Amino acid sequence: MIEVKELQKSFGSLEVLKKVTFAVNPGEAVAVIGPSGSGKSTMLRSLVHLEEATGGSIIIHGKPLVKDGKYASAAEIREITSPMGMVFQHFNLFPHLTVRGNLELAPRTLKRESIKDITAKSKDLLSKVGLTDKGDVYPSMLSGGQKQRVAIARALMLNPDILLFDEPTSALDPELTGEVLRVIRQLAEEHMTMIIVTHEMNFARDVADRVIFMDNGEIAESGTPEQIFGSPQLERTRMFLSRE
Ligand SMILES: Nc1ncnc2c1ncn2[C@@H]1O[C@H](COP(=O)(O)OP(=O)(O)OP(=O)(O)O)[C@@H](O)[C@H]1O
Repeated sequence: MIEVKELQKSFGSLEVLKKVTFAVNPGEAVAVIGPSGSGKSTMLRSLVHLEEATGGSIIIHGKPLVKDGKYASAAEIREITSPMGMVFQHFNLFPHLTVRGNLELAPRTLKRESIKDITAKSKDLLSKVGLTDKGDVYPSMLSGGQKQRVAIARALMLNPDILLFDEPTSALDPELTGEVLRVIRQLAEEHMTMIIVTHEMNFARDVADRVIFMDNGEIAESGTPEQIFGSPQLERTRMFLSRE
């Protein structure tokens, strides 16, 4: 479903991704962990073309977004990235729109569904993330945890079959992370395909089918949570975890 081959990214002389290769299968929840600056966000952002790779390939549902460093056309990029939804650390909600307005903006603009269906779906998704009564309020009236749940509902409005999370709880006070992680856990139970960049080690251990440990622009280790968190052989991961 997602194949990343020898992905490279440099910012000037800084090599941030050094031939990163991995694949994500349908229904898998993959947690990406690793030290600050190891390239996790850059890798994730490359998948939806928020960063442009300097080499390698990204294939989504069999279609190359970039192949051996050569990008598809702008129209193809839009189509290839369209099955993916992204949730950001800082929510990125539109402050001038109500919660419902945030959810409905993209589907109303795309006009793929009727207004009636869009309205019904935003209601359903607000209920799914436990915010039934917040449709008419503005983001500034919400807590960080509520904002992030709105952001998740918004990402789901376009029926993505892959969800990407870039440190979804890093901007939250510790007491608000649980409500967001619960929603992501539920999506994992529903077998949504997800890549979750996170510093929440317990969450990665409990929810992910597979854990990728990035270090210094490379995939240093990758395996089941048991292998990554329980194996004494994985020296680099163990050193990282002991510092966390
Ligand atoms: N737009 C940019 N221009 C220059 N350097 C950048 C840019 N974006 C990221 N970097 C650098 O690339 C490296 C990897 O950053 P990235 O955000 O991918 O790491 P990360 O593993 O997600 O870190 P964190 O856990 O702190 O978010 C860092 O050294 C960062 O400073």
